[in-house]
Amino acid sequence: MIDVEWDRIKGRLRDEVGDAAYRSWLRPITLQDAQDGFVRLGLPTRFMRDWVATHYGERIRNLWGAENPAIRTVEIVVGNAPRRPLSAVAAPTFAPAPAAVAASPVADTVAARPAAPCAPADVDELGAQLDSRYTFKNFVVGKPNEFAYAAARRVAEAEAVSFNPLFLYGGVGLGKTHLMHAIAWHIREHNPTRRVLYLSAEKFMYRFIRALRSQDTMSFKEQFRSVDVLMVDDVQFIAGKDATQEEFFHTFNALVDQGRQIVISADKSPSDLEGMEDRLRSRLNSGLVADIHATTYELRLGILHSKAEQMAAAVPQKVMEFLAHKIASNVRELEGALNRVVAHAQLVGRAITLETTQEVLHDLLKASDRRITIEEIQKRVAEHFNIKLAEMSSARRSRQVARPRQIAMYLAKQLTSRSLPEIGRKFGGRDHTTVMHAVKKVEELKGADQNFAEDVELLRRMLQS
Ligand SMILES: Nc1ncnc2c1ncn2[C@@H]1O[C@H](COP(=O)(O)OP(=O)(O)OP(=O)(O)O)[C@@H](O)[C@H]1O
Repeated sequence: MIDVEWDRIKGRLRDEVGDAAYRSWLRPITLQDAQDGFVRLGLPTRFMRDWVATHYGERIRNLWGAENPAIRTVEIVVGNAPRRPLSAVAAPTFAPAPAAVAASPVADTVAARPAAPCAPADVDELGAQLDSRYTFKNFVVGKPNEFAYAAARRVAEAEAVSFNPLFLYGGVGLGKTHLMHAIAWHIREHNPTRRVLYLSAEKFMYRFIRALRSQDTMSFKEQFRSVDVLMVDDVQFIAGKDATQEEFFHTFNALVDQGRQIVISADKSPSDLEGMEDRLRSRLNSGLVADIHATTYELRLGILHSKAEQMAAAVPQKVMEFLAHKIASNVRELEGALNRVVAHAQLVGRAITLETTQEVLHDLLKASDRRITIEEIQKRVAEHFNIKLAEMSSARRSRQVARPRQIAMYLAKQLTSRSLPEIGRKFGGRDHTTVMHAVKKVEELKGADQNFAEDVELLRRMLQS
């Protein structure tokens, strides 16, 4: 009975979030326990547990409540233990589940879109080809890009022009082009009669120069002014190019006057674009300006999951966590690193491991020769286990804090040249025998528990590189 309910809930979730997001985050959930109005769901890693709890927790709870009002509590834990036989969940002994809460404002990940929704022939000769992978579904949303994503979606979905222009900006490789293509795909798919023109500012300039050379600026103007949606990528390219800016300015005005939508991207905000005429800068500022911030660890991990899924590659969670920690510069590099690791594994016919990842990416990950400090180790371990840094020196002995503390002591012994008494002093003035005991304990556990060993190894590699 409870299994059937769970299957139905999974079906609903799949419909709601789409196939790819479902496969990435929700399919791995196991139903671990269900009794007395209580359901426990498990996920294989802490990261996945946190992600699912944050992004889908409320929805899952509501669906359980709707499916079986006896279920009052839904717990999401780390672990894959198979469910033990259940006692049937008693019917309405309990109060109904809490009322629906607004869904978390988050983002669905991913989806390997089987094929481009529009044939290349659809792409206007004037513009650039759209990449069929750059769709909203394949765009992973997190804090740093949720505003830009929401603005892009609004422009794509709106029947009437809502803000003009939409100006997207952010650092290199953070997804500006992806979002622009996604807008174009969406409009072409849902509103095929609207003429969408996407091109880079460089191409705009090139077309303009060609028109000047062939003394055919009239048809150039006509072509550009007849579109419904004009999207110009990397507008910083025309900085300092006065004639192109002038033409762009007039095109811009003509389109805005006719109520056509304009979307622009750049690496800086309009106010910070150097070499732009003031009047153009002011136009660029006059709509909605949305920036894409540098990625966070969680977003990078989400993106890695999505990309691995699209490549149908079996990339261990630990490798993804490692990459997400180490390659923080931009998404393009992160994607490149993942591609290299996957390609290498396929070529040599070996599974992907942390070791091979480090080998393959040694140039990217170039181990810095700085010295690792005990403070760094404590901080990284505390973060990893989600405990307060102060617990590293506290007197508390509960397993939840004692084990991470022991791991930190072990790593301090392995990765620094500090003596046992010195290490002990840094951990709340503990005796050197406590440190010895910790080192021994961690070695024992590493030998007995593969997961534990991998966790410690991951921490060591993160600290070292
Ligand atoms: N949030 C995201 N989800 C999925 N893929 C992403 C995301 N952000 C960036 N990417 C991917 O990273 C790569 C680089 O993104 P994109 O080309 O859109 O960056 P950009 O901001 O336009 O860079 P540039 O400043 O160099 O023009 C692309 O393959 C894109 O699909």
